[in-house]
Amino acid sequence: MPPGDVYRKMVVGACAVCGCPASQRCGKCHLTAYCSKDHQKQHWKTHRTECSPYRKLPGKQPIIKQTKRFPSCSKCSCISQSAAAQTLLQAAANCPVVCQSENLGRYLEASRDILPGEIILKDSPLVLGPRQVTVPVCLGCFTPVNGTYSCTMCGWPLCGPECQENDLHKAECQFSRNRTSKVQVHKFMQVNQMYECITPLRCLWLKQHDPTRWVSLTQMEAHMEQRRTTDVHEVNQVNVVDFMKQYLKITTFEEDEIHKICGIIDVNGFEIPGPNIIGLYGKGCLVEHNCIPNTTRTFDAQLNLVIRAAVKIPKGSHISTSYSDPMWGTANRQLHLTTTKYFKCSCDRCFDPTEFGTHLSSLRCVKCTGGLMLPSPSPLDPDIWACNSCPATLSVEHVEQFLKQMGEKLVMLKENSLNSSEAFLKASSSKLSENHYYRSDVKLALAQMYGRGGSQTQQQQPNLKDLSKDLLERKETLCREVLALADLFSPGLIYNINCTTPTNTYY
Ligand SMILES: C[S@@+](CC[C@H](N)C(=O)[O-])C[C@H]1O[C@@H](n2cnc3c(N)ncnc32)[C@H](O)[C@@H]1O
Repeated sequence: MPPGDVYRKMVVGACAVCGCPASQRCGKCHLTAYCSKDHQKQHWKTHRTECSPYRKLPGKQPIIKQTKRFPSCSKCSCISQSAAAQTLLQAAANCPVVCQSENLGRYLEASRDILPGEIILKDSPLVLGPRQVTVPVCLGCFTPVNGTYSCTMCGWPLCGPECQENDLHKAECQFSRNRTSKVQVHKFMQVNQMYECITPLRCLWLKQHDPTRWVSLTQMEAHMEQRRTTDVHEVNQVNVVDFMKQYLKITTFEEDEIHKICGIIDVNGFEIPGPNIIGLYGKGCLVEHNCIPNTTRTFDAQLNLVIRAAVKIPKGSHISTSYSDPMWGTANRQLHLTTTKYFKCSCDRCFDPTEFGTHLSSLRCVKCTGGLMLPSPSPLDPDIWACNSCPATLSVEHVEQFLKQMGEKLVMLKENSLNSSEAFLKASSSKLSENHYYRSDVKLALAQMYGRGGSQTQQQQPNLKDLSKDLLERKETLCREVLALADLFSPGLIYNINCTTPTNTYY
């Protein structure tokens, strides 16, 4: 939780009757919101059925028949259809409270103690679209395409007639019909800038066709002012705004409106691993960032976002996820957050030069044995790097240059090369701390390579069952070292929920 933050709690929610901003809650469940007493009275007939389970919490749990159908939680719809009734009750009772502060904007707070593994929210996507930077993909199912089939209505490549009928493709299909000729895509199997307009178009589509979702979307943070002077704004101007106007002949939207949508996508979009999709989630977007998150997120087969408690979350704590890679060092995480999400993280980890004693970013001292060089006075704005056991110092520029060179060496490592990866670890051991993020990256790669089989530099590598005792022990050591860091920085388990096989879940 960021220090010095002044919590200005307010009820942020829509009235369950009219959808207007609500400032009162049901006195029994404290979850359903209302704009007035009249609307609360009016809603009681419906609400009494869903209110009673909460009323009995946290005291004795009501006995729930498995066959009873529970309405979904009116606050976050966090009910899993396949879970048993008891789980439904728990999920509904986990509803986080939406709060607001000057520093964080809107964020979620635990309304009661939440146990590891409990569902905090399950959210269906407002918009799904391809990532901004992508090779041409089917606009129905997101698999890469090669141009053998194009939509008969608009010309965008698809994988076949079935995907042409997919509702996901409707937005760009209709918007592209302003052209006198069909869209023509020529560049396949490489990044194609034409696709940068697709997800923004799918968002803008809601303005004309789904006002409720549009309101939800436009309430999201876009950081318009900070973006205005950035390179990304210039790129969006050319590849999205001008492309829509000049190529697709769309003149319905103001330039600023399109830029705002681009900002909303960048700041709030969840990258769904696997099919390379960006998803926007009305409730999921409210989860704030922390470099040691207390939740895990998964996407089910329908690409609903599922946020679960990774650790015990005490009542009143902020609910957090990581917008960055928790295995990166502080400087890299900060750079990523300031340039893509437009805020400086001030979590406990970011303030600690040792990153909780792991020394994930520390360098070996250039003067003494055993000393480690750390950013000083603070990792958030260092003036210098100083040794923790002798007076040696290094300038910030020197450290940046050195890390750049080490990063270049890392990139040059031959893919799948056990020998060159081990050689990097050996050579860097006198320069980087044992757990340095560069070394941890290589250790993770090595842990995966040992026992994977296949050929490397024309030599067949053993499978796990054929690994020698020495190499098996090496693999175990590497795994343990990486897992110790992962346990600290990305705690908890990844849950595979509501899915029969791991293959239909995207992490
Ligand atoms: C995905 S949005 C989260 C919801 C947003 N607070 C809102 O009101 O819509 C991400 C934005 O929230 C704010 N934010 C999230 N986590 C933060 C943190 N740890 N410190 C400061 N700001 C944060 C930043 O403005 C960030 O760009």
